[in-house]
Amino acid sequence: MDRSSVTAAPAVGAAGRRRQHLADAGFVGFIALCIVVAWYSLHYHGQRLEQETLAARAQVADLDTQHLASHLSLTLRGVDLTLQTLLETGPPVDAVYTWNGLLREALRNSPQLRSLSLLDGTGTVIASSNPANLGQHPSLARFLPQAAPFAPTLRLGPPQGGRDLADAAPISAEEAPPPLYFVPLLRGLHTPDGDGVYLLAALNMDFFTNGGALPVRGATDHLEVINFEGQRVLDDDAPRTPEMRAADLALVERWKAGDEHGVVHLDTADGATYSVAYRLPRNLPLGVVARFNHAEALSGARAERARQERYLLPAVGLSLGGTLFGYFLFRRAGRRERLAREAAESALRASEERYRLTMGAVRDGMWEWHVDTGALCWDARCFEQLGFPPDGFELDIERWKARIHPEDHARLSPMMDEMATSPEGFRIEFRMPDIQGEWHWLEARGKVVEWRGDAPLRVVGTQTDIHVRKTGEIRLRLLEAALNAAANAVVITNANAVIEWVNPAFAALSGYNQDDAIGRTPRELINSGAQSGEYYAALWNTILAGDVWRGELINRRRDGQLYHEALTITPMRDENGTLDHFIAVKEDISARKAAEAELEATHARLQAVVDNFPGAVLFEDADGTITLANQMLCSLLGIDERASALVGRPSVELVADAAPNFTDAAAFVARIRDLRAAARPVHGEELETLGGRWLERDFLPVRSGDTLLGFLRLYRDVTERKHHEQALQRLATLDPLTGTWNRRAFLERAEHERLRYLRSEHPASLVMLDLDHFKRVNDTWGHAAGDAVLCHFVRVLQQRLRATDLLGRLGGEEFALLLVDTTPEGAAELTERLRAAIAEHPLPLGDRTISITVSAGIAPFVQDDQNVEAALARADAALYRAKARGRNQVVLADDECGTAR
Ligand SMILES: Nc1nc2c(ncn2[C@@H]2O[C@H](COP(=O)(O)OP(=O)(O)OP(=O)(O)O)[C@@H](O)[C@H]2O)c(=O)[nH]1
Repeated sequence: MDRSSVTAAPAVGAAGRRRQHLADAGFVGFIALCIVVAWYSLHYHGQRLEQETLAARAQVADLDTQHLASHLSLTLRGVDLTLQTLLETGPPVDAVYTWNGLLREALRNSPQLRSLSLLDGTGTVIASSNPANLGQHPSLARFLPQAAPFAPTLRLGPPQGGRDLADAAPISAEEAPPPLYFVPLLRGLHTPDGDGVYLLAALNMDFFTNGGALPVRGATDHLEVINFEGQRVLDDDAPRTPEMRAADLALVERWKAGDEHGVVHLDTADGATYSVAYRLPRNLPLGVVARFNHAEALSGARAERARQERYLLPAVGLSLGGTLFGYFLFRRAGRRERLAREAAESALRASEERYRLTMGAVRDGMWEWHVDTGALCWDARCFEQLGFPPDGFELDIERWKARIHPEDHARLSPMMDEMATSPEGFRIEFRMPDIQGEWHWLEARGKVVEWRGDAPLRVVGTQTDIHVRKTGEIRLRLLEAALNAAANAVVITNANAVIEWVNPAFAALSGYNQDDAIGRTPRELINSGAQSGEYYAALWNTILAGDVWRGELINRRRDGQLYHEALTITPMRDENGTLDHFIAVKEDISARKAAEAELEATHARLQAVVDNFPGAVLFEDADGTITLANQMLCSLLGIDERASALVGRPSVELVADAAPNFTDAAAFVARIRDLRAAARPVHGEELETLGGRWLERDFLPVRSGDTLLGFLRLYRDVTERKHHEQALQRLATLDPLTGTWNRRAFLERAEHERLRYLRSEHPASLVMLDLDHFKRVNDTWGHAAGDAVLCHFVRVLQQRLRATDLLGRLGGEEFALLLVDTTPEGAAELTERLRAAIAEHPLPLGDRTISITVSAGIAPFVQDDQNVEAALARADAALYRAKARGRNQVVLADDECGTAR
């Protein structure tokens, strides 16, 4: 645990207080915000109320204008109808008395009119409902709409002060109508006898103000009627300021532009604001304007708003203030409790820190498990043991279980039982994947520190990294199992050679089991004395120097039997480098030693056989190394070495050394190479040495099953047999007197040449030679001289023949000559030279000479001959001719008919 974590507790307390102050400030801010929101919502609500009040009032004003406009329209239409009816149905113009009565009668039905007057074409009142109007000449100017005189259209004149036409006085557009005023209405009619007449009605505006046509208005709420000049023709004592006059004129402009109704605002110089609703019908010469003062219209709403602000805001403030007060009371109580808890926690943390410091020293992690919620908390060390950073993965009790190796799950249930029952807590070893996904051994120790009834509520504990120990234990168990199962004996001794451990194989080898062996030395148990003291001294020198010793020993079993062992002793050092143990591995090699001895004996026996073999013996293994040879081999192959020196050398060296002693050294080397490659047995091959000796060789591959072990070569000296065979050969084929081929050998070779002739068609000729009168030689000089003549004859011939020519003695003094590759003419020429040579070379015999001649018959080979005897018969026929012609001459047989030439 590092130092920073020791000072963490005060830091945590200060942080908590900071958080508390922040919470306080947040709460006060919230209360303030509530007040602001309350005030703002009140304000907003008031504003909305005013807006809605104004909107409602504007709507009412608009309805008022609509109502009054409609009323005006109906009224004027009624007046127009009255005037039209009077004009169109009234009596003639000059019936003024009738008119006066008629007009009075009509007036009675028209309460909205003051008077009805009939005007003549000059505009003078000639009849009227009011006699006072008679003779009056009212102004007909400024009547709207403008129209031609006597136009049958209702036209509206400017308001006139006074009660009727008799006291009418014009009113300027800027001034307000006097208390008594009227508005003249005029309708004309063209008369057939004159220009026309007018009916003029004085519209009583009081009818509208006093007759209920105008709705009841407030003090600042006005309704007025204007004409097309912007002059008020009806008002309800509304104030008349220049701004209002201008506003009326502006409305006339809207009227002219076709804007029939709407609402506009008007700000006056005294700071008042008005909403002006207007209705300006196109088909009416009068427009209606309703105007109300905002301040007056809003007086009720503002009074309500002031009342709300007066009562509601303080109420809200009071309740929020109470809440704030309550909060701080609660806070104060909570703070006391928190301080007490912090003190307790601080003490606990200090205790835990001490524990953590202790745990940190042993690199253990700490954990805490809330059994009721399943929450499981590891500290950073727990994660670090698996290679993870702090909080390296999400953890609760279920995730913890899910991470555990399946084979370790079996230990979880007992752990839970142990946890609940054992006051000492519990302990569990388990595997969990580290950050690389490799299983890592951990040990958890825990104890319940908080209970709910009998049920554990909170468990805390430590986590220890036991991976190295655990894997070491496992490895040790494996190694021990391996050593126990090993075929070789293993002995572990301390530095003083006292046995500490042996495996079962040692018991099998020596007869001493572990109980017998431990505590004793190998020397006490198995020393046979077969090795010298120097041998053991060298062994000890090696291993005490820290080196591995390997060697073989003869030791003694428990039952007294000797055995051979191959021993390897490995010195072991502790962490300080001090030799503390020796590990001896022993292999029983008794069987191998016995086999080696047997092999050696077998080899000795084999070598004895080979040495006494009446021929040469050479064995080379499959890779060409000589493994066996006898002295006869060296003498037959002409090698000046001891046979034992050849063993282990490559056989190719021996072949190279021996090859120059044979007639064909290259063939000798090549043949050995071919025989090795073919790896087949070959018997009785004959070899001739330069010394004239003959050897016979057997070449034998040696196999074991399908495996080639090597090659055995046997050489025998067959010189005598060879010479004997050659002598027999000569006897069988040569004439013993002259050394030429005898008849059988000659005919065989002649037949061979004939067949070659048939294949190649190279010319060849057969010549028959017979000495002339040889009987006389015998008779004269004796048989021995006859033999000498025969030999002399052969010598003379052989001196003149080619090596390829074949000379044979067919019998007596009869010889045959085969001339290969020779045309008949060439044969005749050569035979003639031979004949002459015989004749010219008599045989010297003492001081005399014996002259001889020879006759010859030549027969060239022809395709038709069935055999060589056929050719021989033709040559014999030609010889007969030569004899017949007087001897000492040559006759060539005719190809066609066999006749001689
Ligand atoms: N010395 C000796 N004489 C032999 C040998 N073989 C045969 N003769 C003799 O050769 C003689 C051959 O005589 P003939 O066959 O009558 O012929 P020729 O006397 O040579 O007379 P032509 O052949 O007719 O010229 C015989 O007297 C044989 O005895 C031999 O090996 N040695």
